[in-house]
Amino acid sequence: MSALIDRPFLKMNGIGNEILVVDLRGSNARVSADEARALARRTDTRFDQLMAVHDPRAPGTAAFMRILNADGSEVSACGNGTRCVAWALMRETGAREITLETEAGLLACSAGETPDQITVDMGTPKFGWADIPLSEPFADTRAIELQIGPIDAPLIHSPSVVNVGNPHAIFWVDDLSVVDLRRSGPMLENHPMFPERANISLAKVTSREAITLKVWERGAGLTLACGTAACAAAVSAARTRRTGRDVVVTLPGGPLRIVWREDDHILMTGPAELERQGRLTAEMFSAAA
Ligand SMILES: N[C@@H](CCC[C@H](N)C(=O)O)C(=O)O
Repeated sequence: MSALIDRPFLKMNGIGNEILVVDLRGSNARVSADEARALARRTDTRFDQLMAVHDPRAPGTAAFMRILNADGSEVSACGNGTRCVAWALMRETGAREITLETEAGLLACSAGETPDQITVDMGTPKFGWADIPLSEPFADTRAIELQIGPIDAPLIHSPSVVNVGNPHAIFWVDDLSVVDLRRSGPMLENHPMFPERANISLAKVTSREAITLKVWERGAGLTLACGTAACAAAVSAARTRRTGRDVVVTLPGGPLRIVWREDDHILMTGPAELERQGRLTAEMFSAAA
């Protein structure tokens, strides 16, 4: 029987990125890949990412979080999910600033001017090929050569690559519909250049302060929004002189403001929305292996 039964959950979203927050504080329960996949398949608990909230480990933090994609894979960063957890814990305690911990480190979160707006310090980007990681060395990751199939090759090429807690490849395009990510996303996500797979974005720069973005997420597929992809696109656009360091990134689900500060930290600001809450039941795991 699953140790998750009767644990409270919040069904939330961050500009349409579907997030399931499962509260495991006060217990030793851990979400397994099978349990995550079972919850992701159901309409009432469907998610792109599951944020498992555990008791704090580091002093001064509000909680430790594990992050699972809909395919059950565990990852170390999720921008939209972090805003959702921060929103939920701030609502609980009334705090306007909290620090969350993941395997990748500490994330400072602060409440914005309106109750639903949260800013997260997403840390610093890594541009070295081994840190992304890529399977071959590149001296310059602002644009890498990537062998892709004959249908896509004339349309997209030379992505910028970066790790913002997770690996991202950004293809710069004039038209976001030039490639159908539902068709090409799986091939690009699993390209041999990316030994840990990658999140794949099509990005269109519309001004020095604005980018529009479509994302095929590693482990989740096409989603309405991806916070780390917005950070990855913003730092890559600034690094390649396409924009300044303070931009609005508009995804199909809505906009996020991304500021890449001079001290190298990336600040992401956007909303978190609660859809419903409940408790996990035995029936929800009946499909788990
Ligand atoms: N939607 C997330 C990113 C979640 C993780 C990603 N799919 C990965 O596997 O790296 C976000 O808002 O950042």
